[in-house]
Parts: sequence; structure tokens; C-alpha cells
Amino acid sequence: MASGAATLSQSLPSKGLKDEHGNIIFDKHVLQELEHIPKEYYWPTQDLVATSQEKLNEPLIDIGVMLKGDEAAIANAAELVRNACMKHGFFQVINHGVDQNLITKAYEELNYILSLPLSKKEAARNIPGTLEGYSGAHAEKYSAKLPWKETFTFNYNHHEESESEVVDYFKSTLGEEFQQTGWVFQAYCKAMKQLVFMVTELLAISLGMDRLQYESYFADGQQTMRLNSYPPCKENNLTLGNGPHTDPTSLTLLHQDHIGGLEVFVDNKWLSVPPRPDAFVINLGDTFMALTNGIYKSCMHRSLVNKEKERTSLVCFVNPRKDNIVRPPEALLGKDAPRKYPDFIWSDLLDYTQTNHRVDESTFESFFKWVGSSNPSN
Ligand SMILES: C=C1C[C@]23C[C@H]1CC[C@H]2[C@]1(C)CCC[C@@](C)(C(=O)O)[C@H]1[C@@H]3C(=O)O
Ligand SMILES: O=C(O)CCC(=O)C(=O)O
Ligand SMILES: [Fe+2]
Repeated sequence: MASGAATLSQSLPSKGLKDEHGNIIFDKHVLQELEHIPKEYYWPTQDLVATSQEKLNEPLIDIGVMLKGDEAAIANAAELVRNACMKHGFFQVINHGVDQNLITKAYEELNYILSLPLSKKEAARNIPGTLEGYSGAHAEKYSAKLPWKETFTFNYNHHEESESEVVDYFKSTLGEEFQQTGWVFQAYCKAMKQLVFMVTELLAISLGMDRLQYESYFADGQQTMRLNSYPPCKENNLTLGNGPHTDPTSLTLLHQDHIGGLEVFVDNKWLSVPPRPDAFVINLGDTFMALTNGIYKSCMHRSLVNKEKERTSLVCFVNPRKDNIVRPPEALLGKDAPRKYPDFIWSDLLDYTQTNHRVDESTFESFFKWVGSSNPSN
């Protein structure tokens, strides 16, 4: 019998890959040593289309101009944002005001949480139908095209009372000893909220609207904060950290580490987004596209997996209040601009992604077909 952990795990198909009930488990210490990965992690050829070797030419916006009252600089930034959002819904912001030490601490806590023993992480396992908690490759809800990642997800409400919401979540799901971790992410989410208001103000200006239009829309909204870890994979050409998709949410504020792997689909090509430690990626989601009556695009993106190195990212998904209606402001409508999407309630789309349709590159389209079919009167 050949020796070696990797060979041994392959010869005992379930060792370290499935639990005693035959359920798939994402044990990165086993998976990252495998010469050949389980078929459940394979993605279709069309999703694995080779990268173009080109970089996305997205604008790098000095969002700090929003605090200086320099209207000429704001107008210039708004024009850059408008052009990018009309084309692919993706830009990056610098001078964002988020303390770099806080970002560093957030990565330290991400690595601490996602390096815990599997049994500890499983204690906070995600309940299918919800977003919160720990997930290894979403094996709790999918059985094929499993993303090569593990995640830890929690919520942060924008209303003022949520001063310890994140801390309470970490203590209740992982234990009292995770209070410090909770405070780091409580502070991080608070910092994200300030960035959200700067970005939404610039987006409103870029659309020629009242500059507080979207800020008030998200003022009582909610963030879904996700910690992503993408372990290395020896067959990284067969799997993906995230398959091609648009986020069904409104805005995504993402910080990626130095490894790289995020790609955006533009002009029929996958273009890479080289990491910038001093910047936050901002990508629009389906809901924000609807809020602009389709003027701005929801960003199609995917995440490649590295052959040798683990990659991590801190992702903040911004949403309106769950019962809020998604309807573009009147200022964007007119006889020359008929409604592109019917009104919907944000939680209806969210629930659709968690119960009826796995998020992919056509979530929004299938959502409206589903709404239409389930409400023939429409
Ligand atoms: C509303 C959401 C669904 C997902 C988390 C948030 C916003 C992004 C979505 C997701 C990350 C897009 C890629 C596929 C997905 C299934 C995942 O890999 O996590 C999506 C999330 C989800 O449906 O759980
Ligand atoms: O981490 C990344 O590369 C992107 C993450 C992402 O697209 C998501 O979680 O929706
Ligand atoms: Fe995404």
C-alpha cells in the first residue's frame, strides 16, 4: 500500500472528506493535500473558462473627496463612477477612512475563526435557508459544484440600537472567549456603515439625484458580513472559490488580501482584479441595479483558487431593511425610461436565493419568472 496522507485519503474515499453519515465535510487540511479533488468540487467547463490574462481597467475613486466639499472633485469622481457602473458595476475606492489597523485585525480574527478545529466551527454551522454561521463549501445545502471555500457570516443592522449585535452573535455562537473577535467585527461593520454612506452619496450624485436619496434608503438597512477563506488546491483548474455570479444584494464592499483571484466578466472576457491593500472593491448587486432601473449594471464576477496559497477576503453585503420595497426613485423614471423590473420586496428575493434558486449568473431573471409564475395575475 502506498504511504502518504494524500494517497491514503484517496484510497479511503470518505477519510477526511465525509463524516460518519456520508455528509461531505470541508476539512481544508485534508483537501489541500489531495492530488485529485472529489468530483463534488468540479465546476462545468463553461464556468472554468480561462482567464483573459488581462486586468480590469476599473476606476480608482478617491472617496475622501466626499468629506472635503470639493464639488469639482466630487463631480469628476461621480463621472468615473457613472461610466464604470453603466458598463460593469465595479470600481475601487481609496482614502476610504477605514483604519488600516482595523483591517489588519479583521484579517487576524478571520484567520483565527476559520482555523478553529472543524468541530468548533461546526458548532456555529449555517442553517440552510439562512445566511449566518459557518459553512464549509456550502456542503450543508449543495451536493455539486461545491465552492472551494469556507465562510463565516453574520449580520449588522444599521439602526442605532445595534451597538453590540455582532459581539453578542460571536459570544452566543462560539462562546464568551470570542468576545474580542466580536468587538473587532463590531467596529469593522460600523466602519463599513460610514463607507456605505459615502459611496451611496456619490452614487446618487452620479445619477443626478438628490445626494441623500440612497443614504436614507439604506439608513435602516442591514449588512451581511462574510469572512471568506479559499484554501490552496492542487487541481485549481477544476474548481472555483465562487462560480460566476452577480450578488443579489445591493452593494458589496470587499477587501481582498494580497493573493488575487477575483475576476470580473466584461466584454465576454474574465478580467482579473489585482489586489490593492489600500482600497475597497465596490461592486453593484442585482437589487441596486433595480434601484437604478437598470441604468447601472449588477457586476458579474467569480473567484479563482490558488494552487499553492490560501486566499482570504472580507465581504460586506449591504441591503435595505428586509421589508423594504425595491423601486427606482421617480427621478430615474419617465416616458423614455419605462420600468425595467417590477417592484419587489428585498426579503422576497433573499428568500428566493435561499430556498428556490442557487445564486448564479441568472438569479434575477429567474426570480421574476418565478414571481410571475407564482402570481399569474401579474
Ligand atoms: C444574499 C446572498 C446570497 C449569497 C450571500 C449573499 C450575497 C452573495 C451571495 C453568494 C455569496 C454569491 C455566490 C454564491 C453563494 C451561494 C455563495 O457561494 O455563498 C451566494 C450566497 C448564498 O446564497 O448563500
Ligand atoms: O472573495 C472574493 O473573491 C469574492 C467573494 C464574492 O463574490 C462573494 O462572496 O459574493
Ligand atoms: Fe459575489
